[in-house]
Amino acid sequence: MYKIKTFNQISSKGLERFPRSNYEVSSDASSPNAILLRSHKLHNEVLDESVLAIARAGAGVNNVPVDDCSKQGVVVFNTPGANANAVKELVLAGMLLSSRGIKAGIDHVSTLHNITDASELHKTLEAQKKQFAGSELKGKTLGIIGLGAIGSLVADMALALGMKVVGFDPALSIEAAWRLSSEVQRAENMHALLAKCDFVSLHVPAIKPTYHMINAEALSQAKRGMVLVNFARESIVDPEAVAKALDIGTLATYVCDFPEPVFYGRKDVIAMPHIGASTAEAEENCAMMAADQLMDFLENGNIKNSVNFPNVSLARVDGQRIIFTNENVPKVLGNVLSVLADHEVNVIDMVNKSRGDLAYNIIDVEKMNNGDVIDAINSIEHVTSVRLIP
Ligand SMILES: NC(=O)c1ccc[n+]([C@@H]2O[C@H](COP(=O)([O-])OP(=O)(O)OC[C@H]3O[C@@H](n4cnc5c(N)ncnc54)[C@H](O)[C@@H]3O)[C@@H](O)[C@H]2O)c1
Ligand SMILES: O=C(O)CC[C@@H](O)C(=O)O
Repeated sequence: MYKIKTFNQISSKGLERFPRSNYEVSSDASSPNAILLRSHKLHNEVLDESVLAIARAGAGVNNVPVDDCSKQGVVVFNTPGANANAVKELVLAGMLLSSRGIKAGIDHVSTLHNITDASELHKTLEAQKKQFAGSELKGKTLGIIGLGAIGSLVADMALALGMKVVGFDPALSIEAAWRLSSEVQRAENMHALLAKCDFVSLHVPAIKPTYHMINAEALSQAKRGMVLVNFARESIVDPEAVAKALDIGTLATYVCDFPEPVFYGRKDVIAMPHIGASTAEAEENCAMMAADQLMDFLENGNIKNSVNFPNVSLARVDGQRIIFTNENVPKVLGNVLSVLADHEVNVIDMVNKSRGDLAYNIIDVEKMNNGDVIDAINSIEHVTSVRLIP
């Protein structure tokens, strides 16, 4: 029986994927084999030694201590692209909210409830509506920082709306480059992008190099009156610098999914409560993808969409499967194979893959009677985790 500990509200469509004959899934599972979560922050918690994997039903893994997990051989998964469409649609809403008098107009209408005569109400509205006039997105330039799953969808959407699109992504993967429309102009650097865009939308992960990448210095390069849209993470912008840029008119509006106290009471900030991925579809997609990835990992040792270990997959054969993780240094695999030879264990098939400082291995062996093998592998220097799948 595998145990999955959940945090946050995980879509039932995902939880239903785990067959209850093999899985106990609950928010209070003790000694879990895996954790399934959304935004719950794990940094301040001691990770149970039983945990083999953590799946983030979503894109950002800044709530998971990935480096510590890597050291312990814990595989961290996310669900790339599974909520991208939900975010893309809210980016459009954010751009429309910032360019048209939608919110102020609706608020205004709600103040007119004392006017009970319909024709008087219509006359009043027509006389006052000029306050809520806006401008169109068509013909404007949108800068996109980060052209991965969400950024590329935002680019397609903006092009379809008749916007010009400029992109910046120094770490663009080949797969993401293939997805990207050829109509997206490439900015040489972020400053060049900021200087020419009417709207800038951020779609980068919260990692050290992106911390406060939108700061006072970056904003000093921005085209005057720019709208900044942040559905990525709070840490990517320096909120004080954004407030200052709004004060002096460098920014016209800041649209974000991450309210900050410094923005309270500002009409030029449109702040939402981290709802970029809060659609039934995105929550289902993420939960189902995360659950499937966890099951394939726990039952077969296969890895798909990990943020710290390589993708590894090996078809099952009769026999047993040894899984081990190690620091990516010479001789470890050789030492493991020597242990197997010493214990007269016959290898049927195997795969060894590395990613940066880490390596992941699947070795299929004929059924073993010797219970010491796993302990012997565990004691090899640089091996960080080992388990046997029957
Ligand atoms: N508001 C929400 O609810 C919500 C939902 C989903 C994702 N997100 C956030 O959006 C982020 C992006 O999601 P995604 O699915 O598009 O991820 P992704 O991994 O597909 O794309 C991220 C892109 O950012 C690029 N990048 C990394 N560092 C960069 C830098 N310094 N400058 C420019 N580009 C850089 C990468 O090369 C990659 O192409 C997530 O990490 C998450 O924090 C928020
Ligand atoms: O789970 C959520 O609601 C938010 C997810 C989002 O921030 C992500 O990084 O995918």
